[in-house]
Amino acid sequence: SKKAKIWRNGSTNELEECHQLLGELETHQDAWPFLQPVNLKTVPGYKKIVKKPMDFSTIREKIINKQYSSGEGFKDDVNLVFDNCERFNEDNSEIGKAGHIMRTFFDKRWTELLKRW
Ligand SMILES: CO[C@H](O)CCc1ccc(O)cc1
Repeated sequence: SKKAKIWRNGSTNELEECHQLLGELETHQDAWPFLQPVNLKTVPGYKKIVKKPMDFSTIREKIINKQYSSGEGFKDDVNLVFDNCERFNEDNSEIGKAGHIMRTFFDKRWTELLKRW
């Protein structure tokens, strides 16, 4: 995988490391509910219930289009994916369980990154 760039002042390139972490989220076996936007035309109630839809492909576009000024904005969108999931799905449903597993995975990796910045 791509090594994070280390800038002259020793700091890592936060957004480069977010891009790497996004790759880990996308390839996780339980990522399948979160890879693409929820279809607002075919999932009853979703458009009304979930005010700010978010998914991993949209986060990838935002990184590529430089719409995050720091890791904070990236972290907030990843958490939005999991918060939306909890709002719409029962905890013990297949998708609800996937959301909890993915959030635990992300929280651990995010904590590890924060220790290095
Ligand atoms: C991240 O997935 C969304 O929470 C939608 C979940 C969902 C979609 C279709 C269904 O029939 C039920 C749940």
